[in-house]
Amino acid sequence: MQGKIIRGIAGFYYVQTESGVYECRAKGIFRRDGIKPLVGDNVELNVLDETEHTGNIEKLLPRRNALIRPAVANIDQALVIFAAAKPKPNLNLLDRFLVAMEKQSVKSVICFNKQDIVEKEACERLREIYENCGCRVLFVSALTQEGLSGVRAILKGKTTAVAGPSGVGKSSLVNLLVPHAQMQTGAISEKIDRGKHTTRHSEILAVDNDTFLCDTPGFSSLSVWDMEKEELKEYFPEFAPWQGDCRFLGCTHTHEPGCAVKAALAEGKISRQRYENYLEMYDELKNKRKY
Ligand SMILES: Nc1nc2c(ncn2[C@@H]2O[C@H](COP(=O)(O)OP(=O)(O)OP(=O)(O)O)[C@@H](O)[C@H]2O)c(=O)[nH]1
Ligand SMILES: [Zn+2]
Repeated sequence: MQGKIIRGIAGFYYVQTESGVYECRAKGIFRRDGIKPLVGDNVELNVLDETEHTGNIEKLLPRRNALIRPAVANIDQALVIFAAAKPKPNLNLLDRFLVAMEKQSVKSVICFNKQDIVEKEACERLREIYENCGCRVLFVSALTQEGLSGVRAILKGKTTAVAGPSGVGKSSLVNLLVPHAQMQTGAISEKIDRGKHTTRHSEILAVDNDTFLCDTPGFSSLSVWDMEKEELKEYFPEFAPWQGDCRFLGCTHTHEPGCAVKAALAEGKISRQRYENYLEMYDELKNKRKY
C-alpha cells in the first residue's frame, strides 16, 4: 500500500493512506539506504496489523525535493502568513523566509491576514513592496473569511508548507482551511503521549486526498544560513532584470559605482524596503564568521 508520511515522532511514522493513518516503523529503510524518512515522503508500506493500523515502511518513493528548514519532503510551495497589522508585519523576517525558500527553490505565496483591521492604503503599500519579488500576494481575513477562496484555490492539489510568526492568525487560518485539523493531530497525540514532551516536528494535515498542509515550526530560527554573501542577490528575483547592466561583473549591489540595481532603486523600480533588508542580510552574512 502507498501513503504519505504526515508525522514523525519518537521513531514512529504516521502514514496517511486511502484507508486511514498507519503507525509505522522504518528500520529496514535506514539500515539499507541510510536515508531518514521525512514528513512528506511518499512511501510503500507493509501492513502488520489491520485492526491496530500498524505497519512497516518498506520503501521511500522518489523525492521531488527535501527541505532542510523545515525538514520536509515533496513540498510544492510555501504559504507564508503574516498579519497586515497586530502584530505589525516584520518584513525583515518575511524577507528572510523568502530568501530561505528561494534558496531551496520553493516558490512562496505571501498571505497577509487580518485584512479586516487595516486601511486599504496599508494593503496597497504591502502589495507594492512585494509586487516584483516573484511571489503571489494575498490579503485575507480569518475573522470575516474574506479572501479564503483564493487561498483554497492556490492550495488545491499541492503540498504546501505553512509558516508564520506567532500571533498572526496562522492557527485560525489553518483551522478554517482544514476543519478537522484539531482532530487529525489530536488523534495521533492521543496514541502517543510522549509526543507532547518531544520537540515539535513538522507535521502534515490532509485537506483532501491530494491537498496537504505542512505546519512548519521554528520560524524564528532563520538567522544563520549556509550561503556566501555573494549568493544572496540571487534570491531577490526583482534584481534579476538589472543584474546584467552593472558596471562590474559580480557586483554585489551594495557599494559599487555604476550599479544598475541601485539605479533601478533610485527610480523606484525596486522596493526600498526590500533593498534595505537585502543590505542587512548581506552585512550579516559578511560578519557571520566573527560570531
Ligand atoms: N481581527 C482579526 N483578528 C484575527 C484574525 N485572525 C486571527 N485573529 C486573532 O489573532 C489572534 C492570534 O490568532 P491565532 O490563530 O491564535 O494566531 P497564531 O498565528 O496561530 O498564533 P500562535 O498560536 O501564537 O502561533 C487571536 O486573538 C485571533 O482571534 C483576523 O483575520 N482578523
Ligand atoms: Zn550592481
